[in-house]
Amino acid sequence: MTSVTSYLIKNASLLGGEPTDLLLADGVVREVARSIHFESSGPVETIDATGLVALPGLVDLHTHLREPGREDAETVESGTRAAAMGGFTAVHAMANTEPVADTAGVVEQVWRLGREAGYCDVYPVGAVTVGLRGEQLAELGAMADSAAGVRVFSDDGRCVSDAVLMRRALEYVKAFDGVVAQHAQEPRLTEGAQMNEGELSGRLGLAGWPAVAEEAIIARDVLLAEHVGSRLHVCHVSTAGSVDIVRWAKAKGVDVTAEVCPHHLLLTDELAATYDPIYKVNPPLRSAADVEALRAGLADGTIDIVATDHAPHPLEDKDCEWAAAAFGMLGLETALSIVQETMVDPGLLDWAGVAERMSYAPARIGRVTDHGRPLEVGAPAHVVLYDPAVRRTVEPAESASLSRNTPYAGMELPGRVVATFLRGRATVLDGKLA
Ligand SMILES: NC(=O)N[C@@H](CC(=O)O)C(=O)O
Repeated sequence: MTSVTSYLIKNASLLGGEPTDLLLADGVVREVARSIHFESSGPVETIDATGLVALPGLVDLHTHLREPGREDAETVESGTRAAAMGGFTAVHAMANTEPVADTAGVVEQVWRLGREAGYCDVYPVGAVTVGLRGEQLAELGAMADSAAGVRVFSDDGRCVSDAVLMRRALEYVKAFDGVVAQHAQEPRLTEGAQMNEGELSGRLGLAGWPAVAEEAIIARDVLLAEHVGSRLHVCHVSTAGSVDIVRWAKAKGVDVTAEVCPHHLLLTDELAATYDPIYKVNPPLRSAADVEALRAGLADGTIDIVATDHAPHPLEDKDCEWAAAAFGMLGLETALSIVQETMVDPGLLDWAGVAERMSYAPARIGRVTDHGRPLEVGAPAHVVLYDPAVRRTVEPAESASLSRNTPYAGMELPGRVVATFLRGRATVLDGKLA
């Protein structure tokens, strides 16, 4: 263990505001003031954070860590290293592992691996149905009662398309204040689908994935959630119509929350014209009009959070022809930069808004009480220091992930995570893993 027990952060711009000093000691935020003079008997490291934005540790509600089963793509350790490099202090690990995280045993294994790695707190997501097969409910109660304390349930990668099963899951999770996070994809409408359905998919000869395949499930599910009085979360919203449906449901008082992924805030379906499967993702990249609606929905709070859908894949699953390639792209290490580029720099969101959408709200939805707290005295010392003024070129080889499937390779993006603290311990320092 390192002997440094305390960090004195000088002149950080707290949530983008006035220069502030923060003292992190014994795992908590000990003091927050314009100027802190600290005399310590123990070791203290002073960090000059002039020009850096201080944010609460980011919380991802949607990460694929691939362990157990696909340790060639990612492990809990490598994925949480990537998370720390992206400013995250907590991630929710999706259930589509091998074996599927559909029992107390598997979720406890993932939770324990997260603790052992120590880069980031890992909250396992439990599968809704056994084996993600959509036939029978998994042991939701046993996963909730396990050491992992699961509160988020999802068959992500697959849609819970059976309306009766979805209704039962929504009813069941109420007992422990859980939430069903739906991967909204009508399976029959997307058989063989490869990219956003439109004029371009026709021209490229790639099977189309209509917006209605997402929107029909969201519309059905908000009605089901209202009917049974339960909490619904919608994963990776990608279309303008989905934003409209969530807005309508919220206005009606339905207890629904929604997420958008960084790549859907920046990239469009035009990239499919390259036939490079690096741009193949589920749900697919959509039109520029959809991107605009997603940004507006995130700005006005219709979409509650940004979630990465970090989906690592080994080279052989991506470096092939489009139709044979796996869906998914890396996201943890670039999320904050993409949000700066698409939301903060254009003036759609300030840093307090980023803290809400990437820390407070995801923690609330996942019922995580130890993360997503304002940087006030007594709060757990989960902190990110971010430099919004620099620009960097994304180099896949530099990723902490075991995989390389970033769609931003060679792109210049704003900002850089300089430091991440988990319970007052540096996981990243000077932009490098500590
Ligand atoms: N989002 C993705 O494109 N991929 C996800 C699962 C999924 O298909 O949603 C994955 O696990 O790779």
